[in-house]
Amino acid sequence: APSRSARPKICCPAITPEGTREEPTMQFLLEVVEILTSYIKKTFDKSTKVLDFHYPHQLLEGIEGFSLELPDQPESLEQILVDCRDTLKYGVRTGHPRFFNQLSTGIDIVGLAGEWLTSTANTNMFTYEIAPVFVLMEQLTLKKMREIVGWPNGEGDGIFSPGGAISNMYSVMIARYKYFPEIKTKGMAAAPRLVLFTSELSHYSIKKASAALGFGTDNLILLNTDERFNSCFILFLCSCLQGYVPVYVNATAGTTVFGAFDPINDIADICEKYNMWLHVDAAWGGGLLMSSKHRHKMSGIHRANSVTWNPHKMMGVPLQCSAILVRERGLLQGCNSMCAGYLFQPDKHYDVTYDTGDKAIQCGRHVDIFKFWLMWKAKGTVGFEQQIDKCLDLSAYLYSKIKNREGFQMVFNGEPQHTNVCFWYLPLSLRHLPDGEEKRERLHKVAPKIKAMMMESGTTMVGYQPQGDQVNFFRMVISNPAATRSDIDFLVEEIERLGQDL
Ligand SMILES: Cc1ncc(COP(=O)(O)O)c(C=O)c1O
Ligand SMILES: NCCCC(=O)O
Repeated sequence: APSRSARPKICCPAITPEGTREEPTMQFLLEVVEILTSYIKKTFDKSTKVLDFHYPHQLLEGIEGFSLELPDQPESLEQILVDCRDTLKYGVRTGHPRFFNQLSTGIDIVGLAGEWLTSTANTNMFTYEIAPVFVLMEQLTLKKMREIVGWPNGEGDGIFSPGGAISNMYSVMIARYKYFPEIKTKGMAAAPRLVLFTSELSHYSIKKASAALGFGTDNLILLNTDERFNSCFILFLCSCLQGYVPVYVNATAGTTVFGAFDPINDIADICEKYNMWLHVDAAWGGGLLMSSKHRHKMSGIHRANSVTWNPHKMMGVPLQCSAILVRERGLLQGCNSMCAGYLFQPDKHYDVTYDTGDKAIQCGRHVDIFKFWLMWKAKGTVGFEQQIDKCLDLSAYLYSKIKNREGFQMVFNGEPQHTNVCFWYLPLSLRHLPDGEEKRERLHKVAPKIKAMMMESGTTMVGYQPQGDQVNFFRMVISNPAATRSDIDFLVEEIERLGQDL
């Protein structure tokens, strides 16, 4: 028998059909659960850092033996457990109450359990026959979401997609199919020059869709926004676009940077008058539909032909979870169906309309519904409302705290429409400079420097960006129900601490 050292290390023993062949398998899983539960506890412990930042070359070289290289021989279970610990150690705690860097933050424990179960079930959404429960959960949840949008009895269609960008792309695809179905078989040459509209501050995925779907970004008209960054259709551009055919308008409900809401009713009036498809990108704002206090910001959304809504943002569902809701049934299927015989046999023994795969642009489709459905069961509709109202209250607290604070300057005036609070921080050295190019250039460098120090210290994280002619400013967004006023206070004081000597 080969010497012990020559024998391949026992990697994770497979689970055999008759059950667990090796006790170590279950012990291994229990140890992984211990690693994950320990991580969760630390994430909610504010004395824990948000991140332990290292540069790419450091991680690639391997830190304290943590190698990212792929071995030819199997590693031991013990090493696999070490790799699990290190992977979390050198990552970013996006569930930390002081992680404000993205729109998706937090760890919802029930949602997490739902994701664990989803991976354990490891099935596919394309047919009812291998995902009967999940397919029905998706159908009922989409109907509930359509009811909340305001479509009578939740009528319509929809699907969960791999993110808001894909949900937005779906909207452009089905709008095109609605008006020019022959494009599916004959291509864009079968249609006149089609024109799309969106606001200059809408998410870049609308532009991406116009490129990917063959419209060309030149045929996506970016509309100006008013002082509150709401896109307003001052003059209806279509009448002056000779020879073009306007087919689609995107209205954004909660823009990514400013959290602004477009005037949906005004836009719907124009779409109805000129027979154009109205899509509402509520990827970020959709969660506010759950709130009786805030849903008015999307007044008119029921007039949309399609809506993107990302539960993985304001509702705190683990990534990914995005829905495209469509008012007219049949368009998704008509636009995407290819009737693949090995999946969508018409002679199955059950109602094949429960097979969702052929209306998707995907084939294999991850089960994104269960974690959301489970969270809804755990919270109730009222629980989501309370969670979202709490985040909006926190952003109002932040706005009131800094709007007149020495060294802070708001990017736009007035209460934030969403949880986005955008501001500049001016170190002492800049506060008395006259407005002009020098001040702009120096201010533009402040946020990146503070952010870098934040990441080096690991104490908190918040995003920054320029926008139009506005130099780099911080964008604070709140979507983590674990965040509190003390975390908001910490962030403000940390920015002052790190930036005071710049
Ligand atoms: C308004 C808006 N639409 C679409 C998206 C894209 O969503 P996802 O990241 O899920 O693709 C975002 C992401 O921030 C967004 O803010
Ligand atoms: N659409 C990706 C998420 C953007 C953000 O978190 O800022």
